[in-house]
Amino acid sequence: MKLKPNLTGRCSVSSRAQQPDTQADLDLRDCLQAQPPTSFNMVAGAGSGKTTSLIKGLASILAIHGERLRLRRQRVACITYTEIAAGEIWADVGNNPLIHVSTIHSFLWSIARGFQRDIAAWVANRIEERIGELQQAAAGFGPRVQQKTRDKNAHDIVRYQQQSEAITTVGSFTYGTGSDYAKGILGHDDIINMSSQLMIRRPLFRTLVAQQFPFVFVDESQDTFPVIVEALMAVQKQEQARFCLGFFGDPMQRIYPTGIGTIPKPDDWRAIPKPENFRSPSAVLALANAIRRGGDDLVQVGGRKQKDGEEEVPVIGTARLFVLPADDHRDERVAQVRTWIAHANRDELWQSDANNDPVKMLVVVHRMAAKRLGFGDLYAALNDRAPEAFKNGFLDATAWPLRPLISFFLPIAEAVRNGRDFDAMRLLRTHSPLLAKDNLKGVNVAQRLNELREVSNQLAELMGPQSQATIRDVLALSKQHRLFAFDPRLAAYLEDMEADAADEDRPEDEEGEKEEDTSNEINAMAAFLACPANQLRPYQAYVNEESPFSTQQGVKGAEFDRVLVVLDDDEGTHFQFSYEKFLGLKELSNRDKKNLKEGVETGVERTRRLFYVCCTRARQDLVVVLFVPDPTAAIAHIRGLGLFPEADILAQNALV
Ligand SMILES: Nc1ncnc2c1ncn2[C@@H]1O[C@H](COP(=O)(O)OP(=O)(O)OP(=O)(O)O)[C@@H](O)[C@H]1O
Repeated sequence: MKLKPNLTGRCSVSSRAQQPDTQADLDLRDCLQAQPPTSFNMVAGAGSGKTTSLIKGLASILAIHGERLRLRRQRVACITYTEIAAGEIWADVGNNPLIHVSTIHSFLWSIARGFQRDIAAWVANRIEERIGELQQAAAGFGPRVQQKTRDKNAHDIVRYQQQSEAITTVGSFTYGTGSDYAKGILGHDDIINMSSQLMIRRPLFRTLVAQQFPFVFVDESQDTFPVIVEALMAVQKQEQARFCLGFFGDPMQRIYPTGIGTIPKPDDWRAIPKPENFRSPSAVLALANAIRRGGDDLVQVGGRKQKDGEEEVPVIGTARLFVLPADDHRDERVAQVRTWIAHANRDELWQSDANNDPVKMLVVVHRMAAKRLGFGDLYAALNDRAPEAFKNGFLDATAWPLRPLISFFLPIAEAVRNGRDFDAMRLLRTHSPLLAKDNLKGVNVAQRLNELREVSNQLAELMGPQSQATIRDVLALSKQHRLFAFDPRLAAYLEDMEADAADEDRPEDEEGEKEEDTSNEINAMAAFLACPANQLRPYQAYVNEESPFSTQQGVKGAEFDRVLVVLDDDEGTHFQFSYEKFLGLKELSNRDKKNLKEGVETGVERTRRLFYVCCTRARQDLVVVLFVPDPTAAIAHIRGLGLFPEADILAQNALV
């Protein structure tokens, strides 16, 4: 099987279904051909070929049950984390229509959309719940709560009360990017909550799921919402022989805080282990096992092999750690490391230019990438003192303030600037209420199109690379012309909020963790709306993996020949992660100790997982660069940890 690195150095595989079978593949086939099929849970480390096993499993179902499924008009559901992964897996099973590969949201909506009465009842209940929560919050406001927080609370209550009336006229609910109940639109979170509740509470709904999809596979199960796991398990428990459920995952690779991690295994399910590793060279595999040692007891064996004549021999590869001073010369130091590695590995590609970089740079701390790529303000707005939902949604552009900008404003501005009229028109048709059928009745269409062209041109200018305009300017222009139907949460900020500067004197606990209340959101939104609009493009390039830096989400499931991981607590604001604590270079805080005692997850475990995911992307050579205030002390300590061989822990003096 040939792996072809693409422009980003990422490797792709032509078809995973043809890989040789492992014991896990045979066990999985046993489960699928048993009468009735047995539900299962495959847990295996990075590079063990879980996705490969999943594809083989899908192929087995087609071979064993395909004819029967076709006659009964049933399908196999395969749930993946992203649309990209869904596309890749579907291509790997020959785009077979019996297999429905999709994200969890599309899967749930495809079943729930028919239950309009239940959806309407759920929405009405949800609005009442929100009003109740807001009223409760207001009742608990102490003297330190600012007036703008109180105002926002009062506005939100009125908004929900209006929605409560408006939904009585909604004919049918649809699924959109941001929820707007009054218009009958449900957002991503609504789909998860509503559908899982239907599944957990309604036996009929469970039967319907099993009738339509007698086999359901879930990839990357560690990042699945616990409520979804509970809902799918409820279907299995009720339908038994009529429903085969299978999870594929690795608790050590959980990236999202909302993920379940370990899937509970009922007694009659089969646990399928898969100890092999097919990706990592020996040096990286030793590191991966060592990182895991302190976390769980999963050990991988094997490692990547390559042909040497007739024989298959292990690839040795390299895994080195550079411990360097955290000062103002970090960029130069990273460049020096690359030069050093190029010589040591006799591999010129380590010194390539940044535009088409064959080295995958994983900056676990995103501020570094943000500053270098030119979206530092945007990063700060949605991360420093921002609500958790903004921080997490920033990593993959799903935070609600960002969504309309990334899905509509940025693409239309670019389409207009590049003269792609067709694309601009398509975006307007999809997103603008001005072109909605109902709003065109009795309107002079030619005149409407002219107006739209005019506003789109202004938008393109406001969002151009040289423009000084802010995100607020862009959204205000759109609001003035009713160009876009804003998510009510965003609309509320465009109506109510003054462009006031972020408030400086809010309490902060010992972790730097900010009080998680409405004022976080208000201040983050003020900073966000004041950001230069031209920072959105480099941000989008980063999230889309078009820059030399990568996000953790972006490298999920991917592999690269050369990987450089930069660890730098100093540039980070994500208090959830700390390399210095993970490596024992910094004391655990009182909060960490308390969490440990109470069995609550600490930043150390989160950091271990992140480090594991990053290092295990390398197929050949890995370099980790750790920036710390005192490299000499750090090196002395890290030598005792058994992560890297002593000779591969290097300091600044190796570089000169
Ligand atoms: N049975 C096999 N024999 C040889 N190579 C294999 C086999 N299974 C998988 N591989 C190769 O191992 C690599 C990792 O496979 P895959 O991406 O399926 O692993 P994964 O467990 O899903 O990884 P991760 O958990 O890190 O996302 C790929 O390059 C794949 O082609």
